[in-house]
Amino acid sequence: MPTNAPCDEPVAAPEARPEKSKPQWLVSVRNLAEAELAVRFGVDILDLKEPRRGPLAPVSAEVWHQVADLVARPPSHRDGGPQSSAAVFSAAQLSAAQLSAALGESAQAVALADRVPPRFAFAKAGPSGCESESQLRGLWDAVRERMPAEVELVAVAYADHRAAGCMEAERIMALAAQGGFRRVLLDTFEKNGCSAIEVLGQTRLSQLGRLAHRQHLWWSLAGSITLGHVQRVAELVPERDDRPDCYAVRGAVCDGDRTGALCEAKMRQWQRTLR
Ligand SMILES: O=C[C@H](O)COP(=O)(O)O
Repeated sequence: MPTNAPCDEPVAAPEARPEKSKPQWLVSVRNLAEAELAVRFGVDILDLKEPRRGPLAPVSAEVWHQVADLVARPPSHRDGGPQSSAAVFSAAQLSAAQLSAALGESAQAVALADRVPPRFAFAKAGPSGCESESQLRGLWDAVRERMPAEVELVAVAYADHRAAGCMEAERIMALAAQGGFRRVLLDTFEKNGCSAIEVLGQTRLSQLGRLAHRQHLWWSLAGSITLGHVQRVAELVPERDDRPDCYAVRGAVCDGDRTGALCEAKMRQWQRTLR
């Protein structure tokens, strides 16, 4: 496991900011039925991803369009009404949910970028294989060039960066800030049950939160995050301003591991904590 590393990148001078508001909740879903279920529980961000194929594996463009259509035009506004028994939600819940597309890693992300529907708020490209700053900048530029202007690219950093063959999270975060990013996702490349918090350790997690805060980056914590982690956040990241702006989950809200189906009972527990 990596040892705690110092934050040696230059950071902008801290400025007074309003107190951090309630964290957002992102849930990764693989199809329209799961998207409908997640909306019913009031998630802030619907992240389209195929969990069986890796940390950021894309679903088909067809599913992207189905979910974009769901959010743009609620089932009650379409012929035939809701498509499933899970589709009992308000137009307000739908319009509040932002869409995010996982584009896969490096070259795959570049190849898919121009297919992301403009209705999506965010897209993420995995940095695996980008071992230098110029390689990562090249990836980001290539994806941004091809993606619809409406879609914001979110930088991704992996806690287990060696497994992904990419730079460590601190460098990616600093580079993202320099590159004009507004958002960073901290995740694990390997999905073996070891959380990003275990990989990084509490000290480094807090340092990353501090780095994000000072760079005015919204940051989302993912990587086998559990409800217990969220409930202990004050202990894990003592400074309120350095805590995650969003918790991003898949495995913790599924039956079995992250490849299983979304579990309503677990979604309800998370909803009670985060909503
Ligand atoms: O973007 C978030 C990930 O899908 C989180 O997945 P995980 O909770 O199974 O690590």
